[in-house]
Amino acid sequence: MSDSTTGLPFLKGHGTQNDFVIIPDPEGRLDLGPATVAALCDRRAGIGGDGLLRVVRSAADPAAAELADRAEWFMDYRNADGSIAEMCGNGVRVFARYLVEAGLAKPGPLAVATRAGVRQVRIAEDAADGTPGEITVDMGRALVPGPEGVEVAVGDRRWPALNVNMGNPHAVAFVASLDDAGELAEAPATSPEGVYPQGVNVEFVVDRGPRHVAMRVHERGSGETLSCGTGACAVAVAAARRDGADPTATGESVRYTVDVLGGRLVIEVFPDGRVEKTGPAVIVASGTLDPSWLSGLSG
Ligand SMILES: N[C@@H](CCC[C@H](N)C(=O)O)C(=O)O
Repeated sequence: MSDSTTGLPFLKGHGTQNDFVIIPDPEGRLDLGPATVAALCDRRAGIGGDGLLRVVRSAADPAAAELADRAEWFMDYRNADGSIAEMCGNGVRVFARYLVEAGLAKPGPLAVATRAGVRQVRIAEDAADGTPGEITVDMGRALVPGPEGVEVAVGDRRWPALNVNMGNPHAVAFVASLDDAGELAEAPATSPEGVYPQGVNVEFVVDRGPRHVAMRVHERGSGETLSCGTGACAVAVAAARRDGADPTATGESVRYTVDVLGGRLVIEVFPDGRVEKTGPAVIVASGTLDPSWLSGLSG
């Protein structure tokens, strides 16, 4: 990476305990390769995180330059293994929280560029007691591209699943118990072969009550995490279809509470297929990376 002789500032944040290393790079001077990202996200030898958010002006990054007239800031998201993903629903709230705390944005509406396009974010004011306001994100339109007959499997157990795309790919399976998926030490298998050529995030879902579900997730590139924002949206879309409440068919929007292992998200699905997600985002620490450690990293 380019900045190996001076300490590099970083922050740590989470959204429903989906946690991220945040690297401010407003002018786009850093070249974070996969090995460097993986080292930063390593929970023992690095800072630790499910992923990394590089905060860069859209105009300063070729991946987002064409969005610069619609969104000043680009969320350059990477998974813990260093791979690139199109979108991170919890990450975009944490990204917005960072911008506000750094004085780079104000509470209220904010447009954020991502690899899945521009996402409109609303940051609520903090409460009088200082509790940070929740953050709502327009996650764009959910796609349910098929095919029929998708299945996910863990060991010798298999479940039918719905293929939902929230900018990134998901397979949503309803199960009898969240324990059914076992330890989720490895990525669940999916079929038919080739349905997810770029890999997939897999959600296991149980009912908690009317329009209320709970989920576990195995994330592509990060393993099991305590929350996945795009995953919670995919789950709400799948639950609405299963419940005969698909807003694209009924014309009525529907709201689901989705419990994740690290907290709670509220998801609203609209008749045009758009999905909004509301939840918390917290910055927990900031510091400087040791220059000698940084310069020892390759790639
Ligand atoms: N945790 C994220 C999703 C991050 C990307 C995912 N692992 C992928 O590879 O698609 C979220 O909150 O949405």
